[in-house]
Amino acid sequence: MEVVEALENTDIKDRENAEEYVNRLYKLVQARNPNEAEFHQAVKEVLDSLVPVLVKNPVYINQAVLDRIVEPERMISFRVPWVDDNGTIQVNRGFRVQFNSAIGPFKGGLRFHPTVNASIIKFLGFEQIFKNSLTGQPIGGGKGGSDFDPKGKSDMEIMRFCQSFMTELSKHIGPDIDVPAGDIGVGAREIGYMFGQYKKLKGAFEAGVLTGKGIGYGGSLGRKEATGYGLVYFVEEMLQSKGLSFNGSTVVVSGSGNVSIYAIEKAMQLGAKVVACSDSSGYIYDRNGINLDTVKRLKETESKRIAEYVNVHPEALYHEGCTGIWSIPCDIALPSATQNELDKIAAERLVSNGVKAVGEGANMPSTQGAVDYFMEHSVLFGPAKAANAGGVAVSALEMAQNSARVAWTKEEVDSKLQAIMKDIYTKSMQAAEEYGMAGNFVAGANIAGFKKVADAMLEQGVI
Ligand SMILES: NC(=O)C1=CN([C@@H]2O[C@H](COP(=O)(O)OP(=O)(O)OC[C@H]3O[C@@H](n4cnc5c(N)ncnc54)[C@H](O)[C@@H]3O)[C@@H](O)[C@H]2O)C=CC1
Ligand SMILES: O=C(O)CCC(=O)C(=O)O
Repeated sequence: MEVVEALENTDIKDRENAEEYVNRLYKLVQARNPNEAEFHQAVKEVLDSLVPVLVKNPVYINQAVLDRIVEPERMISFRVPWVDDNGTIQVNRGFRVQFNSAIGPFKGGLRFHPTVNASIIKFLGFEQIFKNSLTGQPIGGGKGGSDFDPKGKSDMEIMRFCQSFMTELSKHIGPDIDVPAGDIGVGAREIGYMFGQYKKLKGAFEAGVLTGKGIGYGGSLGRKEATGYGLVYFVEEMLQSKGLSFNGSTVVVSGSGNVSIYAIEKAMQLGAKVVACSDSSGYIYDRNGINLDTVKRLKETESKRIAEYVNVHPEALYHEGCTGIWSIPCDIALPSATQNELDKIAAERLVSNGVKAVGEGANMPSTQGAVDYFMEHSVLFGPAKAANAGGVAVSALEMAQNSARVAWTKEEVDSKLQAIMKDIYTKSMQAAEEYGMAGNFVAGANIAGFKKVADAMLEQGVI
């Protein structure tokens, strides 16, 4: 009997077993998390790319590593009551998912946006596990946020909301437990209000409890720029492997928030012409290259719509709607706004216009159909987990500076960021090659990110 089993134990059989296991697990995730389409999408991509790893390492199946990794260690949801400027009581819902702490305290941003729900928070938290692992820094995966809409709120309303949000969240976080940061709708202002409230509640200055802080009270130089700069560093690595470069190329960047602005800045510094960016209402197209100072003033200082850009630069065009931006001819596309903003139709347009590289600044901005289409057409494709990991990587550097009570220069932080992005590129490339998928950075990033976490979980026993 043992001999027969051994004979049957061919590669094909192992692959079938692994595929069957992954399919069964995916169905379980769907059943356990009904109506959470974004979470299902993120899990499916990771599970599918791990099949060859499971074939080579059945211990991950035997020890139920994946069964454990798709289930958050903890997920909290809580009431956030606050009083608006008219004296009316408003109630929002807050979330924090503490997904995996195998390699360090939970780490990941907070998103304030009306679309936030359990599915969005879980997809983001799940991806954060692998992204954070790829950075090489000692950080686990987490994410949080609220369905609060900051748009149109006064500064005092934002402050009262942040204070109420932190009043509950403070019970669950700490420098060695869980370290939140910013994401959509959460920047230095919101982090400041939350840090102030945490400090008041704890009666202690625990600098490492949040990252993305103001420079004057424990923030790191270079954190604001890190996600966008890191994205460009990663894409430049991909381009150089094919003898290409940002220099002299035409670039389209969606969004005009934190990630987009600093991706545009670095792309321009490397000699690219960035011709378009957007917000949730529409996009601008400036064929001679957009003026970043105007975008920064409109978005960072005045919180205005991107549509106003054409009032300052009448030669530029403004179009309503978000998807049209992908019809603009470009060499490099950097989707940096939100999830599923770039679908297969958009991918077809980009490819027919000759796009050479796509780097995901946002989390999961490309639908699976779009990703498959880029791969089939040999477009260099940098997935979010690898390409936008520079932000959380510098957050980990902020934690390191806070622990050591030191402050590095902007140049020191930037050179560490460049080294980290190069390392992520190399790790992802090598993992893809090792498992027979050379050039597939989606699989490579998932595999390299997974293995470090999975091995730590094995070493720590069934917890
Ligand atoms: N801030 C960070 O360090 C990191 C952010 N990310 C991801 O990058 C993306 C952008 O985040 P941030 O720049 O921090 O947020 P942000 O709040 O600074 O900016 C978001 C931008 O996207 C625009 N936007 C929202 N929905 C849109 C749509 N449907 N079409 C076009 N534009 C739209 C908004 O108008 C805004 O300009 C998110 O997916 C976030 O999860 C990823 C890694 C780190
Ligand atoms: O810096 C952080 O911890 C947050 C980064 C983040 O949320 C992300 O990588 O998506």
